[in-house]
Amino acid sequence: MIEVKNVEKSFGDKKVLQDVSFKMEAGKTNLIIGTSGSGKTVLMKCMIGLFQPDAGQILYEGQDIIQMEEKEKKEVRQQIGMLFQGSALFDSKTVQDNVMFPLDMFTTQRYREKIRRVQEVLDRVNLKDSNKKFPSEISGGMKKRVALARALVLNPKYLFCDEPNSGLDPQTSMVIDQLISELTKEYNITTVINTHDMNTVMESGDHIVYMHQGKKQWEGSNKDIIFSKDELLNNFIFASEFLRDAKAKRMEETEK
Ligand SMILES: Nc1ncnc2c1ncn2[C@@H]1O[C@H](COP(=O)(O)OP(=O)(O)OP(=O)(O)O)[C@@H](O)[C@H]1O
Repeated sequence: MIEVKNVEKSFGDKKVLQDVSFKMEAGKTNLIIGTSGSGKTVLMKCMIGLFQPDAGQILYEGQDIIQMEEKEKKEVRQQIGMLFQGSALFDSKTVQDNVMFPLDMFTTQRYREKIRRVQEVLDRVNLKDSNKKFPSEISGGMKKRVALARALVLNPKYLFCDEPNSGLDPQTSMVIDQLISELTKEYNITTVINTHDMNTVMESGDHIVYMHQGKKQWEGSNKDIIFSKDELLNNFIFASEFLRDAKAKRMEETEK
C-alpha cells in the first residue's frame, strides 16, 4: 500500500500540490486523473521519489520515502516497475534484451536464469515469437507489451504507468488496460496510472483520484463516478452529450 499524506509542492510562487492525501491499495488499479496542468505528473514524481515535496509524507508500507536514506530509497525503487509514455524501449536492443535489461542491471543471475524469467514474462503478456525482433519491427501495442514485460521482470510490488494508452487505437488500449488490471490482481501489485483515457477510467478504475488545480477534488471508484454529484468531476468526465447519455444509461442499468 502507498499512502500520500498532506503533500505540498511549489515551484517558486506557484503551488502545484496542495494538501494532497489518499491511500492506494495492493491488488487495485489506482488512477490519477485531471485536466492538463492539474499536477498529476508532479504528484507521480513525488510518489516515486523523483521530486522532494515541500511538506507531507509518502508512505510505502508505512515507511516514508521522503525521510529515507539513499540506500533505503534505492531498495524501494527496485520494487517499482515503470511503464513510460511511448514505451521508451531501447531501439538498438531486441525485445528479449529490452526485457532482460533490469535483470542485467539489478541482479547477478546467470544468463540461463535470466532468459527463463524473460520468457516467463513475455509469455504472460502474450507476446510470442518476437524475442529476436527490434522495436522498429513490431506494432505500438506489442511495444507496450514489451515495456510491460520489462516493468514486471523484477517482480515489482508497485507499478507506475504514465499514460499507458497514448498512441494506441481504442481496441488495443482496452487490451492493454485489461492486461494491466489482470496482472495487478494476479501479483497483488499496487498499480498507479496517470491517464486521460475515459475508457480506462470507466473500465479499470478500482480507485480514482481526481486532481483539480493541485488539490484532490474527488476520490472513489468507477462505480461511484456514475452517481457522483461533484460538478467539476462531472464536467470533466462527462464532457460531451454522448458521454452524458452513456452515464444516464449506466445509471439506469445499475439501479435496475
Ligand atoms: N519542474 C518544474 N518546474 C516548474 N514548474 C513545473 C515543473 N514541473 C511541473 N511544473 C508545473 O506544475 C504544474 C502541474 O504540472 P503537471 O505536469 O503535474 O500537470 P499534469 O496534470 O501532469 O498535466 P498533463 O496532463 O498535461 O501532463 C504546471 O503548471 C507545470 O507548469
